[in-house]
Amino acid sequence: MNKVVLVTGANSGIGLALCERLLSQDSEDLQLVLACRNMRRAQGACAALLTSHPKAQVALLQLDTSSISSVISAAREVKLRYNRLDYLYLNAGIMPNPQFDVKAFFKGLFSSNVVTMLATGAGILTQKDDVTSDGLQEVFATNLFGHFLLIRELEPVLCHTGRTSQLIWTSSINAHRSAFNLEDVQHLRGTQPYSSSKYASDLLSLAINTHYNKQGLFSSVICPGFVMTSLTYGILPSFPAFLWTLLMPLFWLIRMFTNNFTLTPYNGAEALFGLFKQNPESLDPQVKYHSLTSGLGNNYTQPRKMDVDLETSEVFYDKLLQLESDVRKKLKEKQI
Ligand SMILES: NC(=O)C1=CN([C@@H]2O[C@H](COP(=O)(O)OP(=O)(O)OC[C@H]3O[C@@H](n4cnc5c(N)ncnc54)[C@H](OP(=O)(O)O)[C@@H]3O)[C@@H](O)[C@H]2O)C=CC1
Ligand SMILES: CC(C)CCC[C@@H](C)[C@H]1CC[C@H]2C3=C(CC[C@]12C)[C@@]1(C)CCC(=O)[C@@H](C)[C@@H]1CC3
Repeated sequence: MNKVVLVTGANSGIGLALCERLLSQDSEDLQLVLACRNMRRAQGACAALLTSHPKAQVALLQLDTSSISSVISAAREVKLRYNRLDYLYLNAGIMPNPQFDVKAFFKGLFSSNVVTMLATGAGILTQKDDVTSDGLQEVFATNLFGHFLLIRELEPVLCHTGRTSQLIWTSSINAHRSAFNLEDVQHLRGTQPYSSSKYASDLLSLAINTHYNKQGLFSSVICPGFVMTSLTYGILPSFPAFLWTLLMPLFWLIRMFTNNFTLTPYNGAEALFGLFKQNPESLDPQVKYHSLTSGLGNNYTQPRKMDVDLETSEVFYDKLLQLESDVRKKLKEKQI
């Protein structure tokens, strides 16, 4: 049986680079599913992958992780098409309306925190969130809750006795405990919904391991490092793409001090690709796997302990289950 691998947000950036790397390693024994919200972009990505790997089995799946109904119909489609799902990459993500604090950035450049600031983006970025048509905060819904619901819906194909399946979250080094509040898990009140959603994925991954390992389902989180993609270009919208390219020599220089500057989607996908080859039972649930690139341009993956604890992850998990039951109830009422 061919292994089935589903990647959310697979039409660009790190998700697409991961697909390319997976097919380069093994283009014939995999069934790759590109789960994307925009079918035109998904078809473009699929065509590009098939050009370099003509024998590959690549399928498309319409999925908008910010929409409850889209997640439910996408999961239904997966269960109809496949009787197993070996790898689920939870990669789709947004950082909408970013506000870059230029003053804090230049202040930080001349402080002892400069390396941390450049590696994590801490203290220089905030975002303005929106509300989805389901009434959820958009960043929370897209980056976290839609993925949570997808996992719950896909339980029948993810959980099997005698076989393991892996969930791999694209989290971030920008995930900070200080941005997350158990009393406000959707981050209605703060200005760092992105950081909060990524911290939430770290907590959720831990809780999933607690609840699902016995059923053969394992979860891990990775950080791709700082990668030049449409997400990062969006941080300085008035800064044309070619100026980012002109900054590359500066970024290569910074890489000498912080290996988090992976910069290309290929490098950023290192940890995602590395986990594909690992036995999930050997992975530490409290660790984040970081894609790193050395000053000489060599890629490697480094495990680093996360700032998470079991108690908080359990409380958060219960809150997600409650929210899941609320949204399902609302959906039923809408359908009647
Ligand atoms: N770039 C970086 O430096 C870092 C990125 N990350 C994370 O990596 C992941 C990939 O981002 P990256 O490759 O950089 O950025 P891209 O913008 O290139 O990729 C994001 C992908 O997510 C998709 N997506 C966004 N919203 C939704 C949605 N509602 N439903 C389905 N798909 C959606 C996008 O689709 P579409 O084309 O339709 O917009 C796109 O395919 C994200 O989770 C991001 O947070 C983490 C740390 C650093
Ligand atoms: C124009 C200036 C000369 C250079 C500006 C650089 C900043 C825009 C970047 C420096 C560190 C970057 C960074 C991120 C975004 C862009 C920077 C702030 C992230 C926050 C992107 C998303 C993530 O998840 C983090 C891991 C990134 C950390 C570094």
